Amino acid sequence: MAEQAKQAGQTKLAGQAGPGKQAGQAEKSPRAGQAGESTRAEQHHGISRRRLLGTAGAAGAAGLVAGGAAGAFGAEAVRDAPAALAGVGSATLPFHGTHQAGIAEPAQAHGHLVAFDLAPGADRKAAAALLRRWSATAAELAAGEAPKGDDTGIALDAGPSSLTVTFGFGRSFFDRTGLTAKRPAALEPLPDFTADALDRKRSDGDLWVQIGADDSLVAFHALRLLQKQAAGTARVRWQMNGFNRSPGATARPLTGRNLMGQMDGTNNPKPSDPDFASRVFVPDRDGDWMAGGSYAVVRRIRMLLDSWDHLSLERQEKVIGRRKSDGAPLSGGTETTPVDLTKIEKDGSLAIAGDAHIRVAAPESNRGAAMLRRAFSYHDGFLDDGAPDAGLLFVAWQADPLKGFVPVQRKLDRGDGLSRFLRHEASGLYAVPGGCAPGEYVGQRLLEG
Ligand SMILES: C=CC1=C(C)c2cc3[nH]c(cc4nc(cc5[nH]c(cc1n2)c(C)c5CCC(=O)O)C(CCC(=O)O)=C4C)c(C)c3C=C
Ligand SMILES: [Fe+2]
Repeated sequence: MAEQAKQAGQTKLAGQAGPGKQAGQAEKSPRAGQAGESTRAEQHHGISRRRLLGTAGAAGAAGLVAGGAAGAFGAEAVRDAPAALAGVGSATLPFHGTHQAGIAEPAQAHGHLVAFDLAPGADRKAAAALLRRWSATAAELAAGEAPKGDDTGIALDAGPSSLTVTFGFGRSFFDRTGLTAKRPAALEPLPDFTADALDRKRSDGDLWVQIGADDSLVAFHALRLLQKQAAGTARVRWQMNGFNRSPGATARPLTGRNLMGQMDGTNNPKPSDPDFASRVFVPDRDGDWMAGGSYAVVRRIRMLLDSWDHLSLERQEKVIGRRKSDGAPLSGGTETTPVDLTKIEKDGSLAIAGDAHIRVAAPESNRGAAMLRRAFSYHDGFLDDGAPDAGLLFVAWQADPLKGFVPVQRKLDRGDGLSRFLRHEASGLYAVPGGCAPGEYVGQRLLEG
């Protein structure tokens, strides 16, 4: 009976989306509170988490009733019953706002990073039309609405699943569209680092899109629609696919782990920090078209996992400066205890080694330089020597890369114990404009200003 009720509930969920809508459209994201974006989501939808859970609970109860009804009256009765999605599918992060979505919210379980080059002859007007099409589609998908004319069916039955789509411009975009005079100084090419083994074909690009969702079909659907809409104007230059832990996979919300097994993201700037906005977002100065925007540094960093896995747990923890089990700093306390870089052990050694990753990367070691890291793991199979082609799609967000990624990576390049286990294989730097209001499109101030 329990199994029957579960199946009936699923049928009901599948049948819930009305015409022009995908399932579970209007609920707020359960992720939003984690990243301080709850106000954004709540203002937009005015729906509380309690309501979300209440709806899901009611759906469960309705499923039980419907299960009984299916036995008595057949499948039609089940299909017509009102339905609601479970939390993950129904979670919505609004596309419109001061900042683009996909920066301050926690990274989703599935991610696509994709760069496009403009087609020969595609000018500023064509680029503006593309950004207008893309923004409209991203807004519809993020709200759980099916874009007109989309007959792919890829994400039918699923809710928006915290979908975010974030758009950025590479340095080359400005020359190709006659906008060189508007190119921000912050888009100067990144310096060369000794750990770089960059594949130029998988680096840079005129346009960059980051897609994240907690459902893989929802994420792919967005990717496919944007790629189809680019036809004639822009071609995919490179694409990378990543993942994180699925929401609900752990007994309570925890910091995610990377493929080396470490908790990764603990000491990120938090949206509740007083200096979060000034570190991550470009200030509104003199009508700058980048106001409210951010700069994304994207690095495909392969992990030399075979070498890493040979290290003892103690050595691995020393390389990072934190305990693997719970992310606590080796200077003591729990995961969230502030790191004490000055602590000396009884034997006279530093509790956090001189070349420990968290010492070398810390703002205290880099004149306050900080960035928001929002990464996805990747695994693209195994290389000829049997080693995993796996690592981190590192995405760092900052108001100015010269006060974020660049000084920190310079320092890591010289003295980080972790760098022996990493290869930077691809790189990009993108100007990601602020968000837009309904009826507008991302980048409008640049393209029409
Ligand atoms: C240039 C910036 C950074 C790169 C590149 C980078 C790569 C990288 N990092 C890890 C794993 C961890 N990093 C951690 C902390 C941390 N990393 C950076 C910067 C870069 N990391 C910063 C600024 C910090 C925070 C330092 C601090 O203030 O304490 C941690 C510890 C947990 C955490 O705070 O997130 C881990 C683990 C990998 C595996 C990696 C490349 C693949
Ligand atoms: Fe790091």
